[in-house]
Amino acid sequence: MTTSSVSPVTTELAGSETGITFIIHAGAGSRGKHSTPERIAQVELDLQRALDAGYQLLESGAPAHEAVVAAIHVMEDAPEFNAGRGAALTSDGIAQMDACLMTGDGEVGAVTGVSTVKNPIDAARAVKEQTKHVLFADPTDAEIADWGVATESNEYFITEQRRQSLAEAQSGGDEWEKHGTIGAVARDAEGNIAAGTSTGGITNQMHGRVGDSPLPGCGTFANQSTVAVSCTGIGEAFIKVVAAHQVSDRVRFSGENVEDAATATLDEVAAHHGDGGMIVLPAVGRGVVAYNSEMMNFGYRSAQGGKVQG
Ligand SMILES: NC(=O)C[C@H](N)C(=O)O
Repeated sequence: MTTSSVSPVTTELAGSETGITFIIHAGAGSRGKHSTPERIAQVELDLQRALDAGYQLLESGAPAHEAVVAAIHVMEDAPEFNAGRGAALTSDGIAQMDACLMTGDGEVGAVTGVSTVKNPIDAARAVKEQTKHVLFADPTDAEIADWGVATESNEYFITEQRRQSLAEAQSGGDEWEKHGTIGAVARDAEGNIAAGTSTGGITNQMHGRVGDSPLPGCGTFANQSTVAVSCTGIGEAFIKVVAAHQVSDRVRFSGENVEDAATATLDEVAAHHGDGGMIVLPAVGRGVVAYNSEMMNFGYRSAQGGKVQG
């Protein structure tokens, strides 16, 4: 697996330390030969739609996790991103998707290896809210029906672009779309925080491989006394350093500010040959976007304004 990790770029986002704040990402990686101005413009449009969907909910007083779910929905439905429709394909050519939703009170739900749930974040939410469990691997049709989430055939998720990406990866080319995972972190009017992540994993991953995204503490984490985090990148490295939880622990026990905590954690990810990025939002304080890859797709908004970057 090739990586192009560079020194982390860590940016504290404009905004105030309290009040509603919303940050989303749609993956980090390298632009690669398939990146065109049209595709970048489409990514920015989709990011803006997702940002608006979540932020409007926060403005109307909705809890943080609802904004997270709403934005992830928009991005799962957008074929440009590696989640829901447009998910990266496994080595046997199917979409096997993961998602996780966690609130600052420690409640969390996740799914891995789902292949028919239209919006995997809905299944993660159902696990969190409707079961006494945390993580389901490849849930049965009956379980999915019970959760009341919409389904599609696996064909629905597979786009021509991802087929081409898989073919290129299998013929020894660069795994050019290994990234593109999506996620969101939110702080609502009550000051509660939440995080969510959804992904198709990595192009050409082995059947059954699980990345960091659905694992609480690895790709997704929220703790009301510290931060909400959603990661993207080479999942194996993020799992090895328990990346999202590590950011939380650094803030909590090492007294590091959020920027330093994110940077130091990405340095550890790089030491395990991983690249990628993360969005981090503290319960009190400004949000941060950090990545050690060439670029990262993200957007943020607070009462002070915001922006998207594709
Ligand atoms: N695209 C990604 O960010 C991949 C995800 N982190 C995984 O390893 O499954």
